[in-house]
Amino acid sequence: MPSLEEELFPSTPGKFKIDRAHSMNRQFHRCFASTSTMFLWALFLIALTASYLSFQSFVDSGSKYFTASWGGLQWEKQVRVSSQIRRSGGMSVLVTGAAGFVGTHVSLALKRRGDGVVGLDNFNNYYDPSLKKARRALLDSHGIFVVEGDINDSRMLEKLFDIVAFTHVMHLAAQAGVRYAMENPNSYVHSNIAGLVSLLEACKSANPQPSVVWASSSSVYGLNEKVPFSESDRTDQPASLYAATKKAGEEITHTYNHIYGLSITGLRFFTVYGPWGRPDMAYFSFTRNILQGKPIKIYRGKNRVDLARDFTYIDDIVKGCLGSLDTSGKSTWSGGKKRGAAPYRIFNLGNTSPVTVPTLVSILERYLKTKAKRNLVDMPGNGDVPFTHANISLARSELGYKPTTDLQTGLKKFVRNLTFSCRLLIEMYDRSK
Ligand SMILES: O=C(O)[C@H]1O[C@H](OP(=O)(O)OP(=O)(O)OC[C@H]2O[C@@H](n3ccc(=O)[nH]c3=O)[C@H](O)[C@@H]2O)[C@H](O)[C@@H](O)[C@H]1O
Repeated sequence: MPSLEEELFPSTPGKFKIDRAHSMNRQFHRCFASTSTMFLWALFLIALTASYLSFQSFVDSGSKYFTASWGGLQWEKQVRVSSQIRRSGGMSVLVTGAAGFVGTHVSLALKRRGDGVVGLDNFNNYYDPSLKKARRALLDSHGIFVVEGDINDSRMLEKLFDIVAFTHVMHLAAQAGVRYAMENPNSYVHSNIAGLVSLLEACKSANPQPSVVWASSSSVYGLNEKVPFSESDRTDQPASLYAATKKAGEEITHTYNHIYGLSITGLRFFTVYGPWGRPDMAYFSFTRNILQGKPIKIYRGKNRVDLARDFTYIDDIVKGCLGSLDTSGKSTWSGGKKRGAAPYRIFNLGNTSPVTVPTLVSILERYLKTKAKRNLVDMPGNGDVPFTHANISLARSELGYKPTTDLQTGLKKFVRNLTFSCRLLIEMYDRSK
């Protein structure tokens, strides 16, 4: 007798015999088979419905997934207090990525001049979260509350906008790093695309709508050879997924500006460095290795040409960010309608004087009083570009942006700061590895 499985799924049509003796049997089997089939289908449908319902409830409770560390009266009070404006004509700013390198500096600068600041950060582990927690402690000591949450958590964002009528959003939360995109591409889509859309949705629905200033990147110039890079240059040849997500961000923000009248300013940062910086960046990881007597890899371009970057000091970037917030203009949506065009701007924030990577290493050697163990290797095909160089005339005329710190001075400040806080942070970073 064929098994039920064989009856239901005969391997060949020839397996069915047409003799009468088996015909009743077969009818029974058919009937049983069809009942079984129905039963199996019913089971399948029940399972499908159950999975759909549980998926729906997962989606609905999407924010519950993130809720562990937000909500409650005490939390709301901290948000309110932190957002209070203490100067006339001041602004109330939601800073995403506040425990990040640029986010920390911008938050401090805003608070210092009397603006209200609420930070938001998901404290992910792209690099040692203890560095982010140390930055949060610094912000906390200046009266800045940092909400622990993800920009993809739309309920949390909605709640924040319910509590505070933010005038501005400084959006710095992102998955940074050019080369890491080959290791973890989805993290770029999660933060730089999905997270950006989630944030813009919250901004567009907020009443009043805030003005948005956000971090794009010099990497959008990709493989361009014309220097210096100007905002009007083509940006359709990204060399990394990181760059592609930042470029996508520029297009996405444009649609929110066009449809909903959100005031948008995108800032193309050029290799920002300085105290409290990111340990994954070359100047920081080189410093760590030099101090530990470990070799450093210095990438070289085609024909052994040195790579060069328009390294930009953090204090200059902060001035550019504040200048952008101050000049951002208003969003125009009210009463369910866009009331006229809102500003849509893009600026380069660079230093206008590229320096080669070997020169960066020489400067570090001088300040660290230690020779680096240089290991020159060909640039791996991992998304890097050979050089960057910003034309900043637009930012100069529109924002009053005028970088004043050259790489020598900036690295001196970075190294000096090491003796205070970063040495400790480097140790923490090493311990976590
Ligand atoms: O402007 C940006 O939009 C980006 O700036 C930054 O990217 P990059 O300019 O690539 O900075 P960074 O990693 O410090 O490498 C500097 C140089 O050292 C070379 N480099 C790097 C590592 C190494 O081991 N060896 C080496 O030679 C390397 O080839 C490069 O030539 C931000 O990280 C990024 O998030 C984004 O904001």
